[in-house]
Amino acid sequence: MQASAQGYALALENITCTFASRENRAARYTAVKDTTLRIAPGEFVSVVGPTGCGKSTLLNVGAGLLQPSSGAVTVFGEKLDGINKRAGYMFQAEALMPWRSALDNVTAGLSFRGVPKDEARERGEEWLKRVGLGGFGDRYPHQLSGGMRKRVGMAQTLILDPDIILMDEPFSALDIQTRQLMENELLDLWAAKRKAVLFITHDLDEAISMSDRVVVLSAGPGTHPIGEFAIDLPRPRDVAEIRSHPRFVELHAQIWGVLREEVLKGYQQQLTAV
Ligand SMILES: Nc1ncnc2c1ncn2[C@@H]1O[C@H](COP(=O)(O)OP(=O)(O)OP(=O)(O)O)[C@@H](O)[C@H]1O
Repeated sequence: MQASAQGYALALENITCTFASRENRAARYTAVKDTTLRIAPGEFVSVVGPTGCGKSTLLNVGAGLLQPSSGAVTVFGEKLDGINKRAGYMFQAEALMPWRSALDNVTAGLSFRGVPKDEARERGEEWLKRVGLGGFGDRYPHQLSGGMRKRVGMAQTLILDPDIILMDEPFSALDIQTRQLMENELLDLWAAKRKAVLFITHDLDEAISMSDRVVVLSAGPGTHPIGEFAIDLPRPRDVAEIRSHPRFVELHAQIWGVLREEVLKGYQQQLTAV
């Protein structure tokens, strides 16, 4: 392991991911190339980049769900081998089990870990309250709104108290108001526990308003970081209000200056791939 990876909650070191090309199975496609991404304990880092550039690929590598073609992953200084057990995930698609009530969804991970039923129930109810769903524990996912289901998903992830939280566009399916409420809730929960967060998003406003640091990825193939920005905005933040802060506007212009061309490249690639 590289000494430089020490002291980080999650360190992706010189990661390259090559896949069999979807168009021509004999050809190879290098989605991510020589990418290093490190997240300190308690740090909130967002990764932005054009569509299809390799954001989810990197997150999957950090989760231990995808083995990189080369490079190494360390978790609190230890080489990751298999699934990242110190991480909790929240993906764009919902991971709720439709046949389980909200409470049973929230406590699923605890039950899986052998936590006694009564204790799991008590902790589950506490978490439902924390995400504003006290009293909704017996509802099934189809009886909840999209925003409520996301809250259940967030409680389901956070109840396990992971040291690292990996989020892949968790709120992108929500309307803007619900989305901002959820972003603020996530920030409150994060501020209380200060876990390391790797947050993947398309949305630069979302990235800036929530993060300590924003990493910009290039368009593929061979995606790699092309810019990194410390977000020196005051906390606590309200994600809607912070957008009118002069420093937010400044940071947005700076980052967009780097991201814009890559987004155009990514868009062109999508058009030619159709
Ligand atoms: N298992 C796989 N096999 C072949 N190609 C893959 C595989 N997984 C990802 N890719 C390709 O790697 C590239 C990066 O994909 P990835 O899903 O990581 O991008 P992304 O930035 O998360 O995309 P989006 O912004 O659309 O969510 C894409 O071109 C994708 O088609």
